[in-house]
Amino acid sequence: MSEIENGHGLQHRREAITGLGDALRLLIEQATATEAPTAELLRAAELIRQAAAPLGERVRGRFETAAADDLLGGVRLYNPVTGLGSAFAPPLEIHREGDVAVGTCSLGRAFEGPPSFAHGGVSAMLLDQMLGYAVTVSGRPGMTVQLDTGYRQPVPLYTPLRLTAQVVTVENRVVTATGTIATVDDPGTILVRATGKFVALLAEQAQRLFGPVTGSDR
Ligand SMILES: CCCCCCCCCCCCCCCC(=O)SCCNC(=O)CCNC(=O)[C@H](O)C(C)(C)COP(=O)(O)OP(=O)(O)OC[C@H]1O[C@@H](n2cnc3c(N)ncnc32)[C@H](O)[C@@H]1OP(=O)(O)O
Repeated sequence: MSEIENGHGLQHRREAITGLGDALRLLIEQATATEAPTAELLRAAELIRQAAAPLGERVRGRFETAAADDLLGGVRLYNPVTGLGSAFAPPLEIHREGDVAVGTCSLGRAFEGPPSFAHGGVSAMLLDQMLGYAVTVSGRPGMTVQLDTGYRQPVPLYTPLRLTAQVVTVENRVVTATGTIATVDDPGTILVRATGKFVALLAEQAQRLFGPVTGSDR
């Protein structure tokens, strides 16, 4: 019987995963921004290795989903963009405002490309997630087959950002969505725009790609 089934509770585990994610994000931010003495860096590396060791004693395999996740319910705690348990995620928070998906986040040092601005690949990653969310909640989930990004102005670090996405066309299995990144303070000035195409999987494609994860290949 798993720990969750044992009564420790799914909610409690999700809160613990979020707490660990918060701590890891703080660690990454401090470790990226630090100018502490070299001896302090060496000491921190040792402490972090010690903290990581017990986490590695029980891990899931490549095709196993996390016990605290709910794939069909859209709960992915380690998603690298939105996952509250992910050390890497900003994390981006997304909600719906009518037909438009609206996201908010702020990017720290770890996402830096040009000095003091976000890496272009990070903007593309955020927009892929935004468009994928809009496509999913429109009722036609699919995988990204194309993502075009236009960078108009650099995206500032340490600044609350406002992202949007919406579905624009549906042609057979191909859904096209567009999205933007702006700052919360100046939502009318678009810094980055993206257009993405998403393809709904055929049953055979879903089975081939995700059978080992869903267990439908057993
Ligand atoms: C319930 C609560 C929910 C809560 C809320 C949850 C939110 C949850 C958000 C998740 C958000 C995730 C956002 C990240 C999403 C990724 O990042 S997905 C990962 C990146 N993408 C991939 O790895 C996909 C790789 N590609 C593939 O595996 C294959 O291309 C696919 C997708 C299986 C499709 O197979 P295919 O043989 O290429 O395509 P095929 O089936 O022959 O063609 C289908 C159609 O697509 C078209 N097409 C294919 N490729 C292209 C292309 N590059 N350009 C244009 N058209 C194309 C074909 O022309 C064809 O069109 P029609 O003839 O039907 O009009």
